[in-house]
Amino acid sequence: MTLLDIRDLTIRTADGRVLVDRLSLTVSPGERLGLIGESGSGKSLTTLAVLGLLPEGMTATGSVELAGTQIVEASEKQLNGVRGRDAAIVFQEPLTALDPLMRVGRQLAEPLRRRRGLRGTELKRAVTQALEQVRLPEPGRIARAFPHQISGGQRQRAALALALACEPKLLIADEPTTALDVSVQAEMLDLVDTLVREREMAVLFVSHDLAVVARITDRAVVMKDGRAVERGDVREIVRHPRQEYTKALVGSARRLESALDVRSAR
Ligand SMILES: Nc1ncnc2c1ncn2[C@@H]1O[C@H](COP(=O)(O)OP(=O)(O)OP(=O)(O)O)[C@@H](O)[C@H]1O
Repeated sequence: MTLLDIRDLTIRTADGRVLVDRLSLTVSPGERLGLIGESGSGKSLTTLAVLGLLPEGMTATGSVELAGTQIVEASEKQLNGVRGRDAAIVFQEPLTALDPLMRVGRQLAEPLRRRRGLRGTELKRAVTQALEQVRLPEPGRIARAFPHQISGGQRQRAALALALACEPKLLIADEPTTALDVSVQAEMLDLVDTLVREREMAVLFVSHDLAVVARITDRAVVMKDGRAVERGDVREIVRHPRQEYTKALVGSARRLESALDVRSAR
């Protein structure tokens, strides 16, 4: 069974410009797929289309089937049922998902209450656990804090906790480490890796950085100008890139060797 089945997805602006061009890809339950490409290649729009979150005025055609629901042309009601439960997204900038005016604990409580029906002390305990599972120290303090009162790395962990709160079948991570300091990036990647492994969750991991994708995923699709130009086993792509474009991505990949070392040591 396929969890995410994208077929011939085309995304256009209101004036008809094609930004994603007949893209097809699949993700099976528990599988990890990387989406690689330089800035502007259409990666983010593809992930937004999976949750029916395309910017106003843009249209998607083709088919995006997520856990049996057709997302293209789905109603807001259908989309609300899917978001969080079938797939959840972590963005590059955690404040895209976190409300800056609401305490972190309250934000986490909302999906736990709505989806898991938790109340009172049970709900409080679940919020603490959600913060602990993303290895946040002092979960009590973080729960009471507003997003601006914690560090960038802690905010991204809180956003990850929020995405995981409803135990989605698919975690979409769109450059989740790009905005973080290099030292914090590695910790964040390890955390995503561990958490999705423990939960046997599928991952669609988006990055312009092949080294990062190689560390997290098994298979990858390379995007250029809205199209898939290469795909396959991520290590094979790294070792034997076929297209000039992919060769350039491999050439610019940071920490490539160490990323592969980490994988082969597993
Ligand atoms: N709201 C929008 N209106 C018009 N064009 C847009 C909009 N959002 C994105 N685009 C254009 O769509 C194309 C694909 O953008 P997208 O954000 O998907 O790329 P990306 O590969 O994720 O790059 P990045 O890593 O920089 O986000 C780009 O040419 C971008 O300029």
